[in-house]
Amino acid sequence: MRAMAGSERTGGCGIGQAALTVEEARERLRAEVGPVTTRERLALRAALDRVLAEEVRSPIDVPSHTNSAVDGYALHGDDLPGAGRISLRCVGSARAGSPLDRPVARGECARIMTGAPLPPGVDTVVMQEHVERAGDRVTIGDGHRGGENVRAAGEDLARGQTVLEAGRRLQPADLGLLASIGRAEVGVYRRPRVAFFSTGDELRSIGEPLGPGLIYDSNRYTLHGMLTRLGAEVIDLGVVRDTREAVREALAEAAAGADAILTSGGVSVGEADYVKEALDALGRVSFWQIAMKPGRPLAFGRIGDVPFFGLPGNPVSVMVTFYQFVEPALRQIAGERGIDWRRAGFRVPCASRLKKRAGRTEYQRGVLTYADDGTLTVRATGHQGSGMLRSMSVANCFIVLPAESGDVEPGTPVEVQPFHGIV
Ligand SMILES: Nc1nc2c(c(=O)[nH]1)N[C@H]1C(S)=C(S)[C@@H](COP(=O)(O)OP(=O)(O)OC[C@H]3O[C@@H](n4cnc5c(N)ncnc54)[C@H](O)[C@@H]3O)O[C@H]1N2
Ligand code: MOO
Repeated sequence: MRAMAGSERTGGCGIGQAALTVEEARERLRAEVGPVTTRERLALRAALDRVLAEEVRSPIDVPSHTNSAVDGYALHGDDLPGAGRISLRCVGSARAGSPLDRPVARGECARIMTGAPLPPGVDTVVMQEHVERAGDRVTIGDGHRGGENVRAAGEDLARGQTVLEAGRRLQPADLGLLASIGRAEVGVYRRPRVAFFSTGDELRSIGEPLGPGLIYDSNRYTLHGMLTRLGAEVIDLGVVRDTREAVREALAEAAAGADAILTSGGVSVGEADYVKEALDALGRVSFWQIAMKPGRPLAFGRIGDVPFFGLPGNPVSVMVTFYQFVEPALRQIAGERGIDWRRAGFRVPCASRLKKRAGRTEYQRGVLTYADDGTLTVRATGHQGSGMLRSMSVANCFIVLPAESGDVEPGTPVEVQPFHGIV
């Protein structure tokens, strides 16, 4: 089940028409794709990387009790000496899981361990490294502050507070957060099913002999990797021969069982292009030119209500168009909200001289490293041809050069989008 956002505005520029800017293409996609609506309930561990389909509120305070942040002595803040020292009588001990069941009066203190509930009356904990103990007497000097080293009940999550919003892709910390409120299961959206195939008579699958002019279908594996990382259920339709029947059959099969369809190749102006013909027959599809490099041609539309993305065949173009457009769109289809369509990056000085013609956004492949002086810099991976898949393998970031930019001189700050985050 899928809800379609926006109207049937798949219109755009065909080949020969003005190119869309990256921002325009992004906006169109954002308006066009809607989320899957089918939900399922999963045990917490199984929900990692899945998209939450419900708002989760906390039924309890976390922590459930005011407790100590350190091992030390719990006391009244008013007993702390402004100057000099004070001696308090230690009247008992509180551990995490076994609270002290008697109040602590002025002039008294209690031994307390990290995580133990604060005994009634006291409001301050002094670290044990800062006291002297002799028998039941504890001596404390000055320099302490009333209320120090105390964690308030509910300071992480208050009862009734929203813990996680619907549309959140669950990260390890989120699983822990849900566990901290005692949630065993959560409602998530079904994983989106994404069908894809490669087109091109020059393509051979691994294991087949390579005749003259033939190449192995590498996009199939790159796409498999990118889709799997994204948590999609991958429907791999392999290499589809460039015949009218084969392409129609593959598209119809894909549309019947998928939430999105991806193809690679056959979106430029070449011959033997049955993809376009089949798409026209089965659905509504626009061929876009985007003012970007690599990845200028991109087809987008729908077959029935299933969004279709026709990626250019060049292996680097597949990856760039996937990460800049398809991945955020698939996140939206998966039910995620608050998607970083723009892919926030940061600016660092570029160590290489970059060739760039003004007029389109370029996504060059870069390597972010620390220079000898400890500053972060980026250099280009070298030859930037869109058939050079190795450039993606060697790189750890995109260098994003805006449409208006010309050549980049060494030392100039450029925007980078790192390939990997920490969490
Ligand atoms: N006259 C023009 N020619 C081209 C233009 C143009 O605007 N005018 N654009 C160029 C750009 S940019 C790109 S990108 C490609 C896109 O063309 P297609 O999407 O039609 O892709 P193909 O021609 O089928 O293939 C391009 C290239 O990639 C190789 N390829 C294709 N599929 C795979 C695969 N699954 N695994 C590995 N390699 C693959 C294919 O052999 C070609 O070398 O068009 C330019 N031309
Ligand atoms: O746009 Mo093509 O994708 O540059 O290689």
